[in-house]
Amino acid sequence: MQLPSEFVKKYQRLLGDEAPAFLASFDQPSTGGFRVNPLKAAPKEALAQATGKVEYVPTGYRGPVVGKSLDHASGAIYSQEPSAMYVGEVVDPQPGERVLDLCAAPGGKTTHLVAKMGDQGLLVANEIFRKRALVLAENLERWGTRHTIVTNESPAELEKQFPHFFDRILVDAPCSGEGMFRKEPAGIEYWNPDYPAECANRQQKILASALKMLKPGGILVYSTCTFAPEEDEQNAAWLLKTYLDLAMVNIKKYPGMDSGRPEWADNNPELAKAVRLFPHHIKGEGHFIAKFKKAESDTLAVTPRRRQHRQKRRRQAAGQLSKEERQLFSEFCARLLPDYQPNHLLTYGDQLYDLPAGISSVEGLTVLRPGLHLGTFKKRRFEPALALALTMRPAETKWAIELDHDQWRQYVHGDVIRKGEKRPNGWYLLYCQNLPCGFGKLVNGTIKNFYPKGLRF
Ligand SMILES: C[S@@+](CC[C@H](N)C(=O)[O-])C[C@H]1O[C@@H](n2cnc3c(N)ncnc32)[C@H](O)[C@@H]1O
Repeated sequence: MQLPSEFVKKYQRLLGDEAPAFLASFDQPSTGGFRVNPLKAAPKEALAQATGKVEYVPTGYRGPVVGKSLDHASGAIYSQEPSAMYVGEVVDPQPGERVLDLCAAPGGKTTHLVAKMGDQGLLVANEIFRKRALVLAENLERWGTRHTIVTNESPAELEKQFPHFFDRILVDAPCSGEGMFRKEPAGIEYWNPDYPAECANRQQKILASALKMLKPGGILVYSTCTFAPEEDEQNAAWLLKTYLDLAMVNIKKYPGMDSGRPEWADNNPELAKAVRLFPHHIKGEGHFIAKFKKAESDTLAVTPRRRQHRQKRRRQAAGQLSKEERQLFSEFCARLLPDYQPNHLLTYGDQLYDLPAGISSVEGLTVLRPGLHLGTFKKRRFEPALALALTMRPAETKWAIELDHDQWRQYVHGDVIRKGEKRPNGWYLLYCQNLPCGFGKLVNGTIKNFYPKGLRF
């Protein structure tokens, strides 16, 4: 791989004897992998093709991912390279906590956090760029989560809404991406000797916003996919110097993982508590992770603040359900989901959502997914959403129909399925190999297809 000569010189200077092995690693193939979704049935096909386990991630495997497969389309796996998987393990969110993933798209780390939280508590997944936020929302829908909201805000806007609110915050920062050069060589074109310092500056602004949203006693994890000390150790050192209520938390180093390098910043020995993943030491791409704890204090408010002023951008207001809508949704639940306990039902136009517990309103935020999308109200009927189906377990409802693999292919292709089912007409959860696939409407033995047109393949 052709690396910029300034880049080569910089790492020869920083790494000394290790530099040849480091530089040679750029000519090795990148490492693929996937995480298994513990909230769903086991992905048989993906596991059959796995080439090994990722030693430091209980749900992590090495091996290929087929995009248009049942396992991928039903959210039973998420494609992620092994080093990136360690970030979610270090964040270690607990069920019931309030967690923010501030730079979340496309959602690799967010799906990991959902899984570790057992989809309990509140997870806010934010992405500043709308197009990327849409991809994030789609990936989360496939993963199947009831307790996540997706926002499309800048960190500076978000901080106004959530002062001292979150138990844990992940800042998986936009960075110079040096650790991804061999996976995405196009990234090399952006690199110049000043680029890491520019990124570091932007990261400081994001981190400053994150800290305003972190509760006393809360955990901040800062991660990058670059080797650049300006962004990695030097920003960790900047955090320690600027925020005296922050302390570094030691991150466990598995074989092949390196400690942070104090000598690449201000020689503060605490920086060794961070972890570096170098591709010449570990089977994965380049990553840096640092973990901080904010000092305890009981003087700060921990409820989200409502906006005082009108928003400049137009945002659709959430509404309450009409009597008829409430009735339609109750009828749907009574049949298909008798145990479903909605937390806070909201409508956006004709769309119905369930806002997770832990947040009373999303007023004032640009929200792409205000919780679980339950469905759409049409003329005197309720049409359930794919997102709801993808959170369900087939055993959760007696109104479920099993598809074989060929029928699943017909379903994701958008075809009607003629199964000759003798059961009563109405909505059914469709599943294949115990994985939820979507909803279908049985009409006289034929299953009408409601798989969204934009997702068919
Ligand atoms: C490293 S990527 C996040 C990857 C993601 N966490 C995952 O695991 O899939 C960094 C993200 O930060 C976003 N970003 C870029 N500039 C930003 C800014 N000024 N503030 C916040 N986020 C920003 C990018 O759009 C990008 O999605």
